Amino acid sequence: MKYKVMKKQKNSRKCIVCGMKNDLGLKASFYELENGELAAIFTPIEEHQSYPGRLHGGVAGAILDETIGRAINITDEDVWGVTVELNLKYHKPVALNEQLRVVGRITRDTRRLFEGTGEILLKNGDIAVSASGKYMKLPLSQIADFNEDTEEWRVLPSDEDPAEIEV
Ligand SMILES: CCCCC/C=C\C/C=C\C/C=C\C/C=C\CCCC(=O)SCCNC(=O)CCNC(=O)[C@H](O)C(C)(C)COP(=O)(O)OP(=O)(O)OC[C@H]1O[C@@H](n2cnc3c(N)ncnc32)[C@H](O)[C@@H]1OP(=O)(O)O
Repeated sequence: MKYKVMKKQKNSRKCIVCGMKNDLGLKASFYELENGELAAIFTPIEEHQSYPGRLHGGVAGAILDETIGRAINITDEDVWGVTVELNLKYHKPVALNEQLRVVGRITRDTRRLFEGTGEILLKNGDIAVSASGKYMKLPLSQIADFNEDTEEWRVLPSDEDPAEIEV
C-alpha cells in the first residue's frame, strides 16, 4: 500500500546510518507515514558489501535498528532509546546500488522500554530482512554529550523527498 509522507525526520553529522557527513555511511532519510509507520530510504554502496554485490548483514541490521528506534519519535519527538536487543532474519540477499525501502513500527511502549519490528523491502515488495528490537528509554544526557548544532541534527529537505511511499 502507498502511504502519504507526513513528516521528514532529522539527519545527523556522523551517525553510520543517518550522518550526512559520514562518507562510508548509509545517509538514510526517514519519513513518518500516515499509517503511523516510519519508512527509511537509502541506497547501499560497494563499501556496504559482505560478499561482492551483497549487502552486509550487519549493515542491514544497522538500518533496521535505527528505523525501529526512530519509529518511537512519530508519537513523541523527545523520547530517546538505546538498543538492548535486536533479532534479525535474513530471507533474501540484498543487492547494492539500488534504492531500498525499510519500514518500522512500535509494537510495545512502556515507561522504561519500547519494542518494535521492521523490514527491508526489495523493489518488488518482497521482504529481504526482518527484525524485532527492544530499546531502553534514556534521557539524552545519559546517552552522550550531544549538541544539536555541532551534530547538525536537523531536517534536510531535498527535491528527492517522496510525497508517498509504498510499504
Ligand atoms: C540533540 C542532538 C542529537 C544528535 C543525534 C545524533 C545522532 C543520532 C543518531 C540516531 C538517532 C535517532 C534514533 C536512534 C534510535 C536507535 C538507533 C540505534 C541506537 C543504538 O545503536 S544504541 C547503541 C547500542 N546499545 C547500547 O549501547 C546499550 C548498551 N547498554 C547499556 O547502556 C545498559 O545496558 C543500559 C543503560 C541499557 C541498562 O543499564 P543499567 O545499568 O541501567 O542496567 P541494569 O542492569 O541496572 O538494568 C536496568 C533494567 O533494565 C533491564 N534490562 C537491561 N538490559 C536489558 C535487556 N537487554 N533486555 C531487557 N531488559 C533489560 C534490567 O532487567 C533492569 O530491569 P529491572 O530494574 O526491572 O530489573
